[in-house]
Amino acid sequence: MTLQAIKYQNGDLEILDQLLLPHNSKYISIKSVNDGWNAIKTMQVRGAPAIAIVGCLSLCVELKPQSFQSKTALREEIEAKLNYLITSRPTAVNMKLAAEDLITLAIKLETNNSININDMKEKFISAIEKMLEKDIADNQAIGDHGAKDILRGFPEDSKLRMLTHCNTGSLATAGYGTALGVIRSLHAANKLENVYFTETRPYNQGARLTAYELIHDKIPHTLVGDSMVAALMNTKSISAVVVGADRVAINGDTANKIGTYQIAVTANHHKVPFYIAAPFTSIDKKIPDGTHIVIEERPATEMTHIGNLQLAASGVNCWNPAFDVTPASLITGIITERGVFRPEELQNVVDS
Ligand SMILES: CSC[C@H]1O[C@H](OP(=O)(O)O)[C@H](O)[C@@H]1O
Repeated sequence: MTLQAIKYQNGDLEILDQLLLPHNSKYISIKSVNDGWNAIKTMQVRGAPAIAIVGCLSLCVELKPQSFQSKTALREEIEAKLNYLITSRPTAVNMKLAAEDLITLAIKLETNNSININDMKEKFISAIEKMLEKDIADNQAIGDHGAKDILRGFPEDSKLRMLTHCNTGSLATAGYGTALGVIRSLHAANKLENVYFTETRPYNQGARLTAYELIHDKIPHTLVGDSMVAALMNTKSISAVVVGADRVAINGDTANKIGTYQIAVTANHHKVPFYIAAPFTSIDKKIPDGTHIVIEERPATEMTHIGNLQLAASGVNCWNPAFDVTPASLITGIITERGVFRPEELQNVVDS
């Protein structure tokens, strides 16, 4: 049984509280859009695809028992709630793109005179519920495309030593994962010697979440400190790096967890292929390059403390950007559910 960050059944939504992992595995109920917004803001649920799915499903939970005076009233409520959910975290684009698509759908249903208000609500909720299965299918395609493309650079009988950063697995998506999906596909094909993964300070997505997933799936692994990446590449002959994405600009510049950029620079220095793994729901075709991506800054307490344990001296000044931008020039390939593309190919692929 694979790990499930999100449990949804006919209007009931629960999420695994990722702030408590790996020591406690506790599901919490999401009963409203406010609950969804708070769970995303506090990072009880995180990961670009999972943020969009939980945000949208929290709207399903809220809409299901409600009745509305008119289709216009229903569309207005949908629009207001989705625009509120977008404000929970600014860097990942998935929630924004899902909101745009769903508002377009709501307007289409509102103006379709052949369907009544109950049909409109049912069709709208069903469209959101389909996001779960689609994300899992996309991730399995990403995993297989990525494994195949990375292996092309190695002899037939190779087993790879991979490096990844942060958490991009079943705890960041509806299941299987993006970059960790590529690792899972390599492992399933018996082509993975080992995956090295970083702690990913300060939220420790690697040490807490990726470790939890790799141990659960019995995938060969080694945890390393964020500051060890250059020494690792210099001594362990890393085959390739694969990481996730929160927002990919149309030129291929990519925002991902803080620390990704310096891994890309180090990989470039050591001539290690560097891949981004992300579904098309993470590609923002409206922004030309990475300079337009808003980088979320998180509270200093997330650096100075681990849970309730204070690490840093009281009164210390902090800078805590949650993401950085890796320029397309450092990216070998962008692994998507439709295939693997060089950054410069993205514009044509997105438009096709
Ligand atoms: C497939 S998850 C993508 C992305 O989201 C994570 O950020 P966070 O844990 O702050 O939500 C990380 O950047 C992953 O690479």
